[in-house]
Amino acid sequence: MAKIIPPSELIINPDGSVFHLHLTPSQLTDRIILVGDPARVDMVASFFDTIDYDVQSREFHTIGGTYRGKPIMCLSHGIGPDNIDIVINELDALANIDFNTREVRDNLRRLTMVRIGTSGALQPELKLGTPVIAEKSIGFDGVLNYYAGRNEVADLEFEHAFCEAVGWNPLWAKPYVVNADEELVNQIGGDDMVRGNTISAVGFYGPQGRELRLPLANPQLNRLIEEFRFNGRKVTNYEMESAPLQGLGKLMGHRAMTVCSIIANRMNSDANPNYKTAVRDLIATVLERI
Ligand SMILES: O=P(O)(O)O[C@H]1O[C@H](CO)[C@@H](O)[C@H]1O
Ligand SMILES: O=c1cc[nH]c(=O)[nH]1
Repeated sequence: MAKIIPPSELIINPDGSVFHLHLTPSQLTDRIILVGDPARVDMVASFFDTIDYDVQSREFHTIGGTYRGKPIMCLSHGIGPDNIDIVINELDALANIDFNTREVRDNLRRLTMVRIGTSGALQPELKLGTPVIAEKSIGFDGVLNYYAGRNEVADLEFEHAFCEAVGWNPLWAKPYVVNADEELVNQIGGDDMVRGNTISAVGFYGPQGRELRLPLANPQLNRLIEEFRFNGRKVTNYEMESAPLQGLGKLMGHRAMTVCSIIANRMNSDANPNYKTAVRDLIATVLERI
């Protein structure tokens, strides 16, 4: 007998929309731009030819419409990997669960999701404003560790080498390493973007090695991360969502990737608070290619 997903596990609002995102299945498009900042959704939608809907619920702001005649939507996930668990599960539910019968559909829909974010560089040569693709994403958040199949989508050798090299603290969640969708990276990535390896941190300050008033558990961590090399790869940057996006995307069969504009360089102690022009240029480029 087909599994029926109970109301406690998939909460559907009285208007037929999914619990947090407040979107209905008919509002979902196959191509999705994800951004952290709810106001960035308006910036993305300013490039659309037409706008069909504009929905706001908590930090989740979505505008759906068309770009160059094809359906597209842009959704904000807010800050943090825990929000990505909500966003990807609810987008997948809109795509692949029948909201009337509460059964998983026989024919699964494959979504294309590109996150356009901001990020802090961990290598001195990465200039402010550079777009960096997370070819591999290293999740410090632990979200993927709660799902069966985690090891099948993870780069276990990279994980092991990384934990050894930086002396991983057992009090922190075990890192997982997941590739972006390779075909999507080739479609979106050009010579104007750096192909990097991005950490999804579980916070902005201590978890990214920022010391304001509170001393850090391991003040050497960022230097060890900067020096780490594995099969010719180095860790390039910090942000907070790419790993659960790429990990859950892979487990569910969707295409997902992240590209971030560098707004701070942690190695040079440099930052650009006026980063929005660079982000706008990156949005225009991604929309051309998605
Ligand atoms: O600019 P966004 O997309 O929010 O991305 C980055 O900025 C936020 C922290 O300032 C985190 O969400 C991080 O991932
Ligand atoms: O340093 C940074 C900049 C933007 N977003 C982050 O998560 N870290």
